[in-house]
Amino acid sequence: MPALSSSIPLSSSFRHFPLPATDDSQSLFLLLNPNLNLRNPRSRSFPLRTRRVRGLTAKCTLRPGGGDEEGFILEDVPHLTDYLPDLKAYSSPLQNSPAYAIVKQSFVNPEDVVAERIVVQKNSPRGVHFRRAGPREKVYFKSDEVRACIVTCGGLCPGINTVIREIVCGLSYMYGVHDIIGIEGGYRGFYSKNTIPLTPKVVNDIHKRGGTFLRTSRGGHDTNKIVDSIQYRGINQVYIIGGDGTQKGVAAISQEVEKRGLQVAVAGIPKTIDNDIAVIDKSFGFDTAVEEAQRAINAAHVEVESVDNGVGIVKLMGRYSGFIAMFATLASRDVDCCLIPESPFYLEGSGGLYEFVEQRLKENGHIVIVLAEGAGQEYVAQSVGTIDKKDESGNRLLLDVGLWLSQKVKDHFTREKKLAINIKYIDPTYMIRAIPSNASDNIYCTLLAQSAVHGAMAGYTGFTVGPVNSRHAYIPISRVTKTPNTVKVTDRMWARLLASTNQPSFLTQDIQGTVDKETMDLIDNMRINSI
Ligand SMILES: Nc1ncnc2c1ncn2[C@@H]1O[C@H](COP(=O)(O)OP(=O)(O)O)[C@@H](O)[C@H]1O
Ligand SMILES: O=P(O)(O)OC[C@H]1O[C@](O)(COP(=O)(O)O)[C@@H](O)[C@@H]1O
Ligand SMILES: [Mg+2]
Repeated sequence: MPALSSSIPLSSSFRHFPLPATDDSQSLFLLLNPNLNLRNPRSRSFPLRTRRVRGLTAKCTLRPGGGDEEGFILEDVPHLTDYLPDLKAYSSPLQNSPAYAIVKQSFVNPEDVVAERIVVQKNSPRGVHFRRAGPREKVYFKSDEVRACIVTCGGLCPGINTVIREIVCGLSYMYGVHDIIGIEGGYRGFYSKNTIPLTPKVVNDIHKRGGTFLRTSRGGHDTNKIVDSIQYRGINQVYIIGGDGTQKGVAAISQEVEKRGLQVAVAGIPKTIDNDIAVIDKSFGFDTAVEEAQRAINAAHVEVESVDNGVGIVKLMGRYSGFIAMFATLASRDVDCCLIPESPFYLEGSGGLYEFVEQRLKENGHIVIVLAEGAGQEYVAQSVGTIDKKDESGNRLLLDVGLWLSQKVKDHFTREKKLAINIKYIDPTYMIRAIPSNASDNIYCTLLAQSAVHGAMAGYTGFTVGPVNSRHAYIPISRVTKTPNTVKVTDRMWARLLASTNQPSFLTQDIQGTVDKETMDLIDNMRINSI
């Protein structure tokens, strides 16, 4: 490990350096000091440069050489040596692992990075990259000195048990780590519950079950108490499986760990049924949930096509992001209309939902509507009174838009149109997440778990692991928690859905104020172009 040759203190919390403002509007990058020769302890070849990212300063590295390498940014994750510079490195036990015996290149080249954007143009700057996940030649823990713990937080998702299983098996079989404990019941389990010893034998079958073997909870994140417990129990690797809220907790824990100068690697594994975590390609369990949603959609379709004027309404999960509804619709072909939080809809008048339902009933005798639970919340609040209730984690509790819509459609057609309709409302919300993961999610979970283990053993900390353009990477937590991933109604995927269902786009009524300005401008443009 080369000594850091800078007098600038390295903060591991994404190593944000306060920078003077630059007046070089051509360049995003600020060179701290060209002669500084401040070297990254892991890459050993990237001189550090920084750039401003939307008002924040993020530590990035810019490759030397200029020319066609100009514009290369590495958004790096913290490492234990950032605040424990004398930490000893060891040869990775993977060197002797039978599993890796015939692999051509067992270890990830320390200079390997993963590009955030792969669709570029000839003159685009090379852009943002993340450190590629995988085994490193040097590790910063002796196997017999590791005491790892695993905790699961937030809502359920298919595949959590597979991730738990593979962290245990990965630590054990790849690195010879045998002291692994489970923290029960989410973050609060750190300070309120006993731990569970985890061995490959204990977790052997758990991937076949839904839910989480370790149980979960919302709320209860008390950073100091959690880190006290980590210290008290002698834990030095922490694997935390959870969504956006959980990942914010990962950042808080790793910052406190650093403050206390502890040699504890803290790894986040992103979990969300809603697929609302930014940067990563897709969250695990999402495919399984979309597949399971097909069963509810099929049921709705079978029901409504067997009766006169059948209206099937299926409510799927998706608090702020309509990915499950969108993908379930695209997969099904039985869905006539998909409603998501990101695309405001309206009921009455030309281009509205009632008109569309009437038209499909006339054409086909039935209609299937899929809606995400977070869609149309403002309407439900208007009719049943605004609620501002939150769960223990601070997430807004939703009103039942499915029941509300069923009632509205029924009232409209029976009272106003004098048309007897047959509503079948199906609410499979928990059914799509309380199941074991399918084969492809199982594979994905295995990769996530093993990448997290390699990262922690290699001394990285305060990171989230996940696929970026199909390659697993170590991603700074702030990047995945800053803005949730939502369906962009201005992207082509939503257009593909509209083209597939031929449903109204609901762009004809004034929806100003309900979508962000950038989207509004695009919608205005579309309106102008379509006149
Ligand atoms: N900003 C935050 N800082 C620290 N912990 C948080 C934060 N937001 C949520 N948490 C904790 O993360 C855990 C899970 O959060 P939650 O929002 O319920 O689920 P998810 O992580 O799946 O989004 C809870 O224990 C909660 O207290
Ligand atoms: O009833 P619970 O457990 O709070 O879960 C309901 C919510 O959890 C979600 O599945 C998302 O949970 P996470 O944020 O934990 O991934 C939402 O779709 C849903 O609104
Ligand atoms: Mg969440």
